[in-house]
Amino acid sequence: MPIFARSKTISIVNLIVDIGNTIAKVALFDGETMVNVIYDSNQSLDCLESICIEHPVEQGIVATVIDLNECVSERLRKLPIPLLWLDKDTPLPVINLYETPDTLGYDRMAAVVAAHEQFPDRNILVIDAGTCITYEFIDSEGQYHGGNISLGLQMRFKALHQFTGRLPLVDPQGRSLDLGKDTETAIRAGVKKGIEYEISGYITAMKHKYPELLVFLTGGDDFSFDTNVKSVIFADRFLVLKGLNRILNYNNGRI
Ligand SMILES: Nc1ncnc2c1ncn2[C@@H]1O[C@H](COP(=O)(O)OP(=O)(O)O)[C@@H](O)[C@H]1O
Ligand SMILES: CC(C)(COP(=O)(O)O)[C@@H](O)C(=O)NCCC(=O)O
Ligand SMILES: [K+]
Repeated sequence: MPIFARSKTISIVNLIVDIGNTIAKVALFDGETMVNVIYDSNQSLDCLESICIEHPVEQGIVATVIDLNECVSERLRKLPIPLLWLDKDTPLPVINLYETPDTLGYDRMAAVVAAHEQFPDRNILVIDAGTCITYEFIDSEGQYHGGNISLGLQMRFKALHQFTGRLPLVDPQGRSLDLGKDTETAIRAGVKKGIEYEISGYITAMKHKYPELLVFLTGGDDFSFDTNVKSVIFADRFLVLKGLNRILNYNNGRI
Protein backbone atom coordinates (compact mmCIF):
# COMPACT_ATOMS: atom_id res chain seq x y z
CA MET A 1 0.00 0.00 0.00
CA PRO A 2 1.59 3.31 -1.01
CA ILE A 3 2.41 5.77 1.76
CA PHE A 4 1.19 9.32 1.27
CA ALA A 5 3.25 12.14 2.67
CA ARG A 6 0.86 14.09 4.90
CA SER A 7 1.00 17.76 4.03
CA LYS A 8 -0.97 20.93 4.58
CA THR A 9 -4.50 20.89 3.26
CA ILE A 10 -4.03 21.54 -0.45
CA SER A 11 -6.33 22.18 -3.34
CA ILE A 12 -4.91 19.35 -5.47
CA VAL A 13 -5.81 19.85 -9.07
CA ASN A 14 -3.53 17.69 -11.27
CA LEU A 15 -2.72 13.97 -11.37
CA ILE A 16 0.47 13.28 -13.38
CA VAL A 17 1.22 9.74 -14.55
CA ASP A 18 4.58 8.98 -16.21
CA ILE A 19 4.84 5.31 -17.16
CA GLY A 20 8.40 4.35 -18.05
CA ASN A 21 10.00 1.05 -19.11
CA THR A 22 11.22 0.34 -15.56
CA ILE A 23 8.85 2.12 -13.24
CA ALA A 24 5.80 4.40 -13.12
CA LYS A 25 5.88 7.79 -11.42
CA VAL A 26 2.60 9.24 -10.13
CA ALA A 27 2.62 12.81 -8.90
CA LEU A 28 0.15 15.32 -7.49
CA PHE A 29 0.49 18.98 -8.45
CA ASP A 30 -1.21 21.96 -6.85
CA GLY A 31 -0.96 24.39 -9.80
CA GLU A 32 2.77 24.50 -10.60
CA THR A 33 3.87 22.93 -7.32
CA MET A 34 4.54 19.20 -7.00
CA VAL A 35 3.19 18.17 -3.60
CA ASN A 36 3.68 14.40 -3.72
CA VAL A 37 5.25 11.70 -5.89
CA ILE A 38 4.83 7.94 -5.71
CA TYR A 39 6.87 5.25 -7.49
CA ASP A 40 4.68 2.35 -8.51
CA SER A 41 4.81 -0.71 -10.72
CA ASN A 42 4.16 -0.01 -14.39
CA GLN A 43 2.30 -3.36 -14.45
CA SER A 44 -0.26 -2.58 -11.75
CA LEU A 45 -0.37 1.13 -10.81
CA ASP A 46 -2.36 0.13 -7.73
CA CYS A 47 -1.86 3.53 -6.11
CA LEU A 48 -4.29 5.19 -8.50
CA GLU A 49 -7.62 4.57 -6.78
CA SER A 50 -6.44 5.63 -3.32
CA ILE A 51 -4.89 8.81 -4.71
CA CYS A 52 -8.20 9.99 -6.15
CA ILE A 53 -9.98 9.10 -2.91
CA GLU A 54 -7.46 10.84 -0.65
CA HIS A 55 -7.00 14.00 -2.71
CA PRO A 56 -9.35 16.39 -4.58
CA VAL A 57 -7.85 15.57 -7.98
CA GLU A 58 -9.71 17.32 -10.80
CA GLN A 59 -7.87 16.26 -13.97
CA GLY A 60 -4.91 14.18 -15.06
CA ILE A 61 -2.38 13.47 -17.81
CA VAL A 62 -0.88 10.11 -18.79
CA ALA A 63 2.35 9.57 -20.74
CA THR A 64 3.44 6.02 -21.41
CA VAL A 65 6.33 4.52 -23.35
CA ILE A 66 5.00 0.95 -22.96
CA ASP A 67 1.81 -0.82 -24.06
CA LEU A 68 -0.38 -0.91 -20.97
CA ASN A 69 -1.76 -4.21 -19.70
CA GLU A 70 -5.50 -4.61 -19.09
CA CYS A 71 -5.14 -4.06 -15.34
CA VAL A 72 -3.46 -0.66 -15.71
CA SER A 73 -5.69 0.39 -18.62
CA GLU A 74 -8.80 -0.46 -16.59
CA ARG A 75 -7.53 1.40 -13.52
CA LEU A 76 -6.87 4.50 -15.60
CA ARG A 77 -10.21 4.21 -17.40
CA LYS A 78 -12.08 3.95 -14.09
CA LEU A 79 -10.60 7.15 -12.63
CA PRO A 80 -13.38 9.68 -11.87
CA ILE A 81 -11.53 12.53 -13.61
CA PRO A 82 -10.89 13.62 -17.21
CA LEU A 83 -7.55 12.25 -18.47
CA LEU A 84 -5.36 13.75 -21.19
CA TRP A 85 -3.50 10.95 -23.00
CA LEU A 86 -0.31 12.59 -24.27
CA ASP A 87 0.36 11.68 -27.91
CA LYS A 88 1.27 13.15 -31.31
CA ASP A 89 -2.01 15.11 -31.49
CA THR A 90 -1.71 16.82 -28.09
CA PRO A 91 -1.23 20.62 -28.32
CA LEU A 92 2.20 21.55 -26.88
CA PRO A 93 3.80 24.79 -25.57
CA VAL A 94 6.84 24.09 -27.79
CA ILE A 95 7.37 23.35 -31.49
CA ASN A 96 7.92 19.66 -32.22
CA LEU A 97 10.40 19.20 -35.09
CA TYR A 98 10.80 15.46 -34.48
CA GLU A 99 10.24 13.82 -37.85
CA THR A 100 8.31 10.82 -36.47
CA PRO A 101 5.92 12.31 -33.90
CA ASP A 102 3.94 9.08 -33.96
CA THR A 103 6.88 7.05 -32.60
CA LEU A 104 8.31 9.69 -30.24
CA GLY A 105 8.41 8.79 -26.55
CA TYR A 106 6.55 11.70 -24.99
CA ASP A 107 8.51 11.46 -21.75
CA ARG A 108 11.29 12.98 -23.85
CA MET A 109 9.03 15.83 -24.96
CA ALA A 110 7.82 16.46 -21.39
CA ALA A 111 11.40 16.77 -20.17
CA VAL A 112 12.24 19.50 -22.70
CA VAL A 113 8.92 21.28 -22.06
CA ALA A 114 9.86 21.61 -18.38
CA ALA A 115 13.42 22.75 -19.14
CA HIS A 116 12.19 25.29 -21.71
CA GLU A 117 9.60 26.64 -19.26
CA GLN A 118 12.37 27.35 -16.75
CA PHE A 119 14.75 28.88 -19.31
CA PRO A 120 12.63 29.91 -22.34
CA ASP A 121 15.37 31.82 -24.14
CA ARG A 122 18.18 29.29 -23.95
CA ASN A 123 19.51 26.39 -25.96
CA ILE A 124 19.17 23.38 -23.68
CA LEU A 125 20.47 19.81 -23.63
CA VAL A 126 18.35 17.52 -21.45
CA ILE A 127 19.85 14.19 -20.36
CA ASP A 128 17.39 11.65 -18.94
CA ALA A 129 19.17 8.71 -17.29
CA GLY A 130 16.59 5.98 -16.82
CA THR A 131 15.99 2.63 -18.47
CA CYS A 132 17.59 4.31 -21.47
CA ILE A 133 19.72 7.41 -21.42
CA THR A 134 18.20 9.99 -23.73
CA TYR A 135 19.74 13.25 -24.96
CA GLU A 136 17.27 15.94 -26.05
CA PHE A 137 17.93 19.33 -27.64
CA ILE A 138 15.52 22.25 -27.52
CA ASP A 139 16.64 25.61 -28.90
CA SER A 140 16.13 29.18 -27.68
CA GLU A 141 13.12 29.51 -30.01
CA GLY A 142 11.35 26.66 -28.24
CA GLN A 143 11.91 24.18 -31.07
CA TYR A 144 12.48 20.56 -30.01
CA HIS A 145 14.91 19.07 -32.53
CA GLY A 146 15.06 15.53 -31.12
CA GLY A 147 18.12 13.78 -29.78
CA ASN A 148 19.75 10.44 -29.11
CA ILE A 149 18.77 7.22 -27.35
CA SER A 150 21.45 5.23 -25.52
CA LEU A 151 21.56 2.30 -23.08
CA GLY A 152 20.75 3.02 -19.44
CA LEU A 153 22.81 1.89 -16.47
CA GLN A 154 21.00 -1.36 -15.66
CA MET A 155 20.63 -2.17 -19.37
CA ARG A 156 24.42 -2.07 -19.80
CA PHE A 157 25.08 -4.44 -16.89
CA LYS A 158 22.34 -6.79 -18.12
CA ALA A 159 23.58 -6.69 -21.73
CA LEU A 160 27.18 -7.56 -20.75
CA HIS A 161 25.85 -10.56 -18.82
CA GLN A 162 23.20 -11.67 -21.30
CA PHE A 163 25.21 -11.41 -24.50
CA THR A 164 28.46 -13.03 -23.32
CA GLY A 165 29.36 -16.53 -22.18
CA ARG A 166 30.95 -15.83 -18.83
CA LEU A 167 30.45 -12.25 -17.66
CA PRO A 168 28.52 -12.08 -14.36
CA LEU A 169 25.62 -9.72 -13.73
CA VAL A 170 27.35 -7.01 -11.72
CA ASP A 171 25.64 -4.66 -9.23
CA PRO A 172 26.12 -0.91 -9.86
CA GLN A 173 27.00 -0.48 -6.16
CA GLY A 174 30.42 -1.69 -5.11
CA ARG A 175 34.13 -1.07 -5.53
CA SER A 176 34.45 1.51 -8.32
CA LEU A 177 37.77 2.21 -10.04
CA ASP A 178 38.73 4.21 -13.11
CA LEU A 179 40.39 1.08 -14.49
CA GLY A 180 39.19 -2.35 -13.41
CA LYS A 181 41.53 -4.71 -11.56
CA ASP A 182 39.30 -7.78 -11.66
CA THR A 183 36.24 -8.97 -13.53
CA GLU A 184 33.75 -7.20 -11.29
CA THR A 185 35.51 -3.83 -11.21
CA ALA A 186 36.28 -4.10 -14.93
CA ILE A 187 32.60 -4.44 -15.73
CA ARG A 188 31.49 -1.80 -13.21
CA ALA A 189 34.09 0.70 -14.49
CA GLY A 190 33.24 -0.10 -18.09
CA VAL A 191 29.60 0.71 -17.46
CA LYS A 192 29.89 3.67 -15.10
CA LYS A 193 32.90 5.39 -16.66
CA GLY A 194 31.43 4.67 -20.06
CA ILE A 195 28.27 6.54 -19.14
CA GLU A 196 30.22 9.37 -17.51
CA TYR A 197 32.44 9.84 -20.56
CA GLU A 198 29.45 9.54 -22.89
CA ILE A 199 27.59 12.25 -21.01
CA SER A 200 30.71 14.45 -20.71
CA GLY A 201 31.34 13.97 -24.42
CA TYR A 202 27.84 15.11 -25.37
CA ILE A 203 28.11 18.16 -23.13
CA THR A 204 31.55 19.11 -24.48
CA ALA A 205 30.47 18.68 -28.11
CA MET A 206 27.18 20.55 -27.65
CA LYS A 207 28.79 23.38 -25.69
CA HIS A 208 31.31 23.77 -28.51
CA LYS A 209 28.39 24.29 -30.91
CA TYR A 210 26.23 26.30 -28.47
CA PRO A 211 28.57 28.10 -26.03
CA GLU A 212 25.66 29.34 -23.88
CA LEU A 213 24.15 25.86 -23.65
CA LEU A 214 22.31 24.87 -20.47
CA VAL A 215 22.32 21.22 -19.39
CA PHE A 216 19.65 19.43 -17.36
CA LEU A 217 20.12 15.95 -15.91
CA THR A 218 17.07 13.95 -14.87
CA GLY A 219 15.90 10.34 -14.54
CA GLY A 220 16.06 7.72 -11.84
CA ASP A 221 19.74 6.98 -12.00
CA ASP A 222 22.27 9.19 -10.26
CA PHE A 223 25.80 9.59 -11.49
CA SER A 224 28.91 11.09 -10.03
CA PHE A 225 30.75 13.39 -12.39
CA ASP A 226 34.11 15.04 -12.39
CA THR A 227 33.86 18.72 -11.54
CA ASN A 228 34.27 20.30 -14.96
CA VAL A 229 31.09 18.63 -16.17
CA LYS A 230 29.07 18.80 -12.96
CA SER A 231 29.31 22.58 -12.78
CA VAL A 232 27.14 23.13 -15.86
CA ILE A 233 24.39 20.67 -14.97
CA PHE A 234 21.00 21.42 -13.44
CA ALA A 235 19.90 18.20 -11.73
CA ASP A 236 16.13 17.82 -11.47
CA ARG A 237 14.80 14.29 -10.87
CA PHE A 238 11.22 15.44 -11.51
CA LEU A 239 11.67 17.23 -14.85
CA VAL A 240 9.38 14.88 -16.80
CA LEU A 241 6.62 15.19 -14.19
CA LYS A 242 6.89 18.99 -14.24
CA GLY A 243 6.74 18.99 -18.04
CA LEU A 244 3.66 16.75 -18.03
CA ASN A 245 2.03 19.09 -15.54
CA ARG A 246 2.83 22.06 -17.80
CA ILE A 247 1.33 20.28 -20.82
CA LEU A 248 -1.80 19.44 -18.82
CA ASN A 249 -2.24 23.05 -17.71
CA TYR A 250 -1.57 24.20 -21.29
CA ASN A 251 -4.54 22.08 -22.33
CA ASN A 252 -6.90 23.22 -19.58
CA GLY A 253 -10.43 23.34 -20.88
CA ARG A 254 -9.63 21.08 -23.83
CA ILE A 255 -9.72 17.72 -22.02
N1 LIG B 1 12.24 2.65 -6.93
C1 LIG B 1 12.95 2.31 -8.04
N2 LIG B 1 12.58 1.24 -8.75
C2 LIG B 1 13.26 0.91 -9.91
N3 LIG B 1 14.33 1.56 -10.36
C3 LIG B 1 14.74 2.64 -9.65
C4 LIG B 1 14.08 3.07 -8.48
N4 LIG B 1 14.70 4.17 -8.01
C5 LIG B 1 15.71 4.41 -8.86
N5 LIG B 1 15.78 3.49 -9.82
C6 LIG B 1 16.77 3.47 -10.88
O1 LIG B 1 16.20 4.33 -11.87
C7 LIG B 1 16.17 3.72 -13.15
C8 LIG B 1 14.81 3.98 -13.72
O2 LIG B 1 14.76 5.38 -13.83
P1 LIG B 1 13.46 6.10 -14.33
O3 LIG B 1 13.92 7.21 -15.20
O4 LIG B 1 12.58 6.43 -13.21
O5 LIG B 1 12.77 4.94 -15.11
P2 LIG B 1 11.99 4.88 -16.48
O6 LIG B 1 13.03 4.58 -17.51
O7 LIG B 1 11.08 3.72 -16.25
O8 LIG B 1 11.29 6.21 -16.68
C9 LIG B 1 16.43 2.26 -12.97
O9 LIG B 1 17.36 1.86 -13.97
C10 LIG B 1 17.03 2.15 -11.55
O10 LIG B 1 18.44 2.01 -11.64
C1 LIG C 1 13.62 6.21 -25.42
C2 LIG C 1 12.62 5.67 -24.42
C3 LIG C 1 12.63 4.16 -24.39
C4 LIG C 1 12.99 6.20 -23.02
O1 LIG C 1 12.10 5.61 -22.09
P1 LIG C 1 12.51 5.41 -20.55
O2 LIG C 1 13.98 5.19 -20.49
O3 LIG C 1 12.11 6.68 -19.88
O4 LIG C 1 11.72 4.26 -20.07
C5 LIG C 1 11.20 6.20 -24.76
O5 LIG C 1 11.25 7.61 -24.86
C6 LIG C 1 10.66 5.61 -26.05
O6 LIG C 1 10.14 4.53 -26.03
N1 LIG C 1 10.80 6.37 -27.17
C7 LIG C 1 10.26 5.92 -28.45
C8 LIG C 1 11.22 6.18 -29.59
C9 LIG C 1 11.53 7.66 -29.82
O7 LIG C 1 11.45 8.46 -28.87
O8 LIG C 1 11.86 8.02 -30.98
K1 LIG D 1 12.01 8.43 -18.21
